[in-house]
Amino acid sequence: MTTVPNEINAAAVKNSPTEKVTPMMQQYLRIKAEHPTMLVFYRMGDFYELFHEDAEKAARLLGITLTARGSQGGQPIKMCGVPFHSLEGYLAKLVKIGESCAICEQIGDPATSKGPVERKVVRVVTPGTLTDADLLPEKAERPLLAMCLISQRKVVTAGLAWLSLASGALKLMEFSGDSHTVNTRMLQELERIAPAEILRGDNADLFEETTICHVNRVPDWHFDVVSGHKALLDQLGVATLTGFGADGLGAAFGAAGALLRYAQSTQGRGLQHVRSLTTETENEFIGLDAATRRNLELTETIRGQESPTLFSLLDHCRTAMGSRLLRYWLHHAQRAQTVARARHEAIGALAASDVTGALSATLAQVPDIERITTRIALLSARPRDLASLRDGLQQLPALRHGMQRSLTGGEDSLLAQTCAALSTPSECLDLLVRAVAPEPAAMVRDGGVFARGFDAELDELRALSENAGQFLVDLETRERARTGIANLRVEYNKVHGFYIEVTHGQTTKVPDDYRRRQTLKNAERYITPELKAFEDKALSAQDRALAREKLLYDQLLADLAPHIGTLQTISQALARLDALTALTQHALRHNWCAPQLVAEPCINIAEGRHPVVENQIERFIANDCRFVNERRLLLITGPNMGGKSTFMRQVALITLLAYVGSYVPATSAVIGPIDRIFTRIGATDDLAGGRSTFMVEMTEAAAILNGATEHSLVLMDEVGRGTSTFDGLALAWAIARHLIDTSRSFSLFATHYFELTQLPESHPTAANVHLSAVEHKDSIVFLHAVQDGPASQSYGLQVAQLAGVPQPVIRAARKHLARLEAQALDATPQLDLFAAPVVDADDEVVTPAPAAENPAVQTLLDALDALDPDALSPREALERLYEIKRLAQPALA
Ligand SMILES: Nc1ncnc2c1ncn2[C@@H]1O[C@H](COP(=O)(O)OP(=O)(O)OP(=O)(O)O)[C@@H](O)[C@H]1O
Repeated sequence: MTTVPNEINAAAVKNSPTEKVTPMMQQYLRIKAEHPTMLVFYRMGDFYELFHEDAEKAARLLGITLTARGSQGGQPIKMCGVPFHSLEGYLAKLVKIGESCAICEQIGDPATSKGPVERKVVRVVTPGTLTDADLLPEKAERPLLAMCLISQRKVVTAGLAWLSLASGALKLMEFSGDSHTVNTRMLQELERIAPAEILRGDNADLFEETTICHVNRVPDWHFDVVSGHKALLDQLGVATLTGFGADGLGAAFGAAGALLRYAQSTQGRGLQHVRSLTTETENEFIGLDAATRRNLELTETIRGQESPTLFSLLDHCRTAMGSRLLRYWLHHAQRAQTVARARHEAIGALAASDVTGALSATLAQVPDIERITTRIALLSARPRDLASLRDGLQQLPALRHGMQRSLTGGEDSLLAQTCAALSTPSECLDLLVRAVAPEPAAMVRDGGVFARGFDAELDELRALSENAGQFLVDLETRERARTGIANLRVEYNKVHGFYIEVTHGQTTKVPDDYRRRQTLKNAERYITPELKAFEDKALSAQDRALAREKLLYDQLLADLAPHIGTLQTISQALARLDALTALTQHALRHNWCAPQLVAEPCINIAEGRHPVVENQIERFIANDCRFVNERRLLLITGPNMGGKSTFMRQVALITLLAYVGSYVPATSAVIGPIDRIFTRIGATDDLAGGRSTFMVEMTEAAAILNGATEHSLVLMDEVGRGTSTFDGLALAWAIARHLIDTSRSFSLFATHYFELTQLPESHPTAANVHLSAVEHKDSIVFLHAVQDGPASQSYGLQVAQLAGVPQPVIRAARKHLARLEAQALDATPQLDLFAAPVVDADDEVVTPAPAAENPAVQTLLDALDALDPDALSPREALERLYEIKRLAQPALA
C-alpha cells in the first residue's frame, strides 16, 4: 500500500506530450542521473518511492505493488514505494541479490521550502560496501574487490585490491602470465576471496565475466596506476608502501585506486579505519582451486548448504569475530609451517590448562568489537553499539586472567602475544563508562544516551524538564514565606506560561519585582525574573537536551576516533583467542591429535578419520595413510559405497587442517611440505557454463596435470568414467602415469578400472590399496578398512541390489555380466583382472588356452551358464561350487 504524496499529485499535470516535467520530477531525474546503476529510494513523507524503471524492477524483486501516478512524455509515471520504517528489510533483500541502492532523504525544511523540498542522496548501499549490522552476515566477510588488467606484449598482469569495509582490512595481490593462465588464476582467486561485489574497468575483453557476484563497471581512468599509488599513500598516511611489502606493484595500485574511490563515495566520507595494508604473495597459501574448495566442503556443502561442513563442525566460536577468522583460516592455510605450528602450540597449551570452558563463557559476553569499531570510524555507530563495546571491553581483564595458566610457551608464543594485545584500553573504556548511559536508547534522537554526571549542561537541562514540578513547589513555598501571602500559587498554562497567582485582596503585599502578566476577575497573575528565567529554560529544556545529546554524541565519536587502531588490535586478538579456543574444544571433545609438520616430503597418518563423517555415524573405521618419497601414488580400488571417497577426502582434510593450525582427527599425523591440494571428485554437469560432465572432468584433470608439483596432494576419483570404457581407461592410465613420473605428487587415485592395479608392477612409487567388503547371505557388508593390495571384486550388482534396483533387472544384469566375462575370456583372457594370473614354477605368466580350444573350459562355462544363483539355497550353492571346482580341475591342469 502506498500513499499518494501530494508532490506527486502535483506532478500529475496534464496527460499530453507537451506537458512540462514538474519541479519535483526534475529534482528526481537529476538525482537519478547521478546514480544510473542504482535503485534510487526517494523520500516522500513517510515513504521511500521509486519511479519509472526502478519502480518496475523493485516491484518485481520485492513483490510490492506497482502503481502509476501522473505522466511524463505522455506515459504514466510508474511508481512503487516502501514505508520508511521498513526500509532496512527491503534493502537487505535487494543487496542479497546483488542490487545497489541510493537512499535519498529530504534535507530541506518543508515549511520554508519554495518548490520541492531539497533532497540529497545520503547513503549508498552496495553489496560490497556494507557496514550495517542489519545488512551484513554475522559470520562472513562481504569484501569489495577491484581488478585491473594490464596487457603488454601478450603478457597480462592482473592486479587485485580488496577491502572488507566492515573490518577495514585492505589487501593487494598481483600475478601475470598469458591471458589463459591469468584467467584461470583469476577465477581461483575470486573463489578464495569470495567478493560480494567486483569493480572493473571498461576494457572487458581480457577477462571472462564471472557469475560469482555482482560486477560493476567503472571508467578505465579510475584504474590509473600512479593515482592509485598516491591514493594508497594518502589513505594509509605514509610516504612509502615498502613497509607493507607492496614495492614494485603496478596493476594492484590501479585496482586500489578504483577501490578506494568507490568505497569512499558510497560512504560519503573518508575511511579512517582503513589503516593498514596486506600484500599477498603468490605462494603464501596452500593452493586450493574452486573445485577443491567445493569438493572438500570447507564452508559450503557441494549442494550449497551451510552445514554439515568443516566450518559448521568446528565453529564453536562465541563471537562473530572468531567465526569469521576461523572461516578465513580454513580457506587460507599458509604454506609456512611456523604459522601452523604456533597455533598447534597454542591449542596444546589451552588444552593442557583446562581453561577453554571459562574462556568461552567470557567470550560469549563480548560483542562484535571489530564491526562496532568500523561504525565508530564511519560515524554510524549507534548508542547501543557503544554500550556493548563498553561492556565488552570490561571483559578483557577476565580473559587475560583466564589465559594466565596457559601462558607456558614464553613471551613470543601466540597466546602470550594475544594476551598482551588484550590489555584494557583504559582511556577509551573510561570515556565510554563516563559517557554512555547504562542502557541507552536505540537512537540518539530519542535522548537518554548519556550517563548522568558526564555533562553538566545536559544534566541541568534534563533536571529542568524532569524536576520542573519540584522547582515550582519550592518556589511557591519560598514566595509564600517572602510575601506572607498564604494562598499564593505558582501555576502554568499553555497560553501564558508560568505565573504567580495572587487574589485581589492580597495584591498590596506583592513585592516590587513582580510584573503583572494578566488580570482576572478575582486575581492577578505575575511573573518574576526568576520564574521567567525558569520558564525559558524549562520550555525548551527537552529540545535543548536532545540537541545537546546530538552534539555530545558527535563529539564522543570524534573522541573515540584516536582509539580505532587499539580497538582493531583488540578485536583481532579476541578473534584469534576465540578461534583457538573453539579448535581446542573440538580437539578435546573428539580426541584429535597434534599433527607434526616436518621438512621431509611425507604424509603419514595413523588411524585417520573423516572429521565430518565421524561425527555423523556411530562407528567410524579409522584408516592409515602413508606417503613417503618412494611411495607417491596410491591406487584405491573397492566396491561402490566402500568408503573410497571418504578416505581420500579425509586425507586431504587432515592435511589441510594440519596447515590451518588445527589438531587433526587421527592418532598421529606427520606431514611434510605441501604447496597445493587438488581434487577431481564426482561428476557434475556445468550446463550453465556449457560444459558436459566429461568436459568438466577433463578440465579439472588438465588443471591438475598442469599445476601439480611434487609437494602437491592430488585426489583423483574415478577419472575417465565419463566416456567410453576404453577411452576412459586409456586416459586414466595415462593420467596416473603422468602423476607418477612427471608431477611426482602425492596422489590418491580411486578407480574402478582394475587394469590400473597393474601399474605398481612397472612403477614402484605406486602402490595398491583397497577398501574391503564381504558378502553375507544375499547381501554385502562394507568393512570400510583400507588394506594393502588391489580389490578382488567390484560388487557393483550387489550394491545395485542394496539400492533397491528391482530383482528382474539384477538377474538380467547378472546374466549379461556372465556373458560379457565369457566373451572377454574368449577374446583376451588376460583382461579378466579378477582372475589371478596363473603362475608357473618359473614365475612366468601362463595364458590359459582360449575356451574354444579347450573342451574342459567349455564344460565349465556351460555349467556356469546353467546356474541361476538366485534360485539356489545356500546348501545347493555350496554343492555347485564344489562341482564347479571339480569341473575346473582339467582346465587348470
Ligand atoms: N571409514 C569409514 N567408517 C565407517 N563408515 C564409512 C567409512 N567410510 C565411508 N563410510 C560410509 O560409507 C558411505 C560411502 O562412502 P564413500 O562415498 O566414501 O564410498 P565410495 O567407495 O567412494 O563409493 P562410490 O564408489 O560409489 O563413490 C559413507 O557415506 C559413509 O557413511
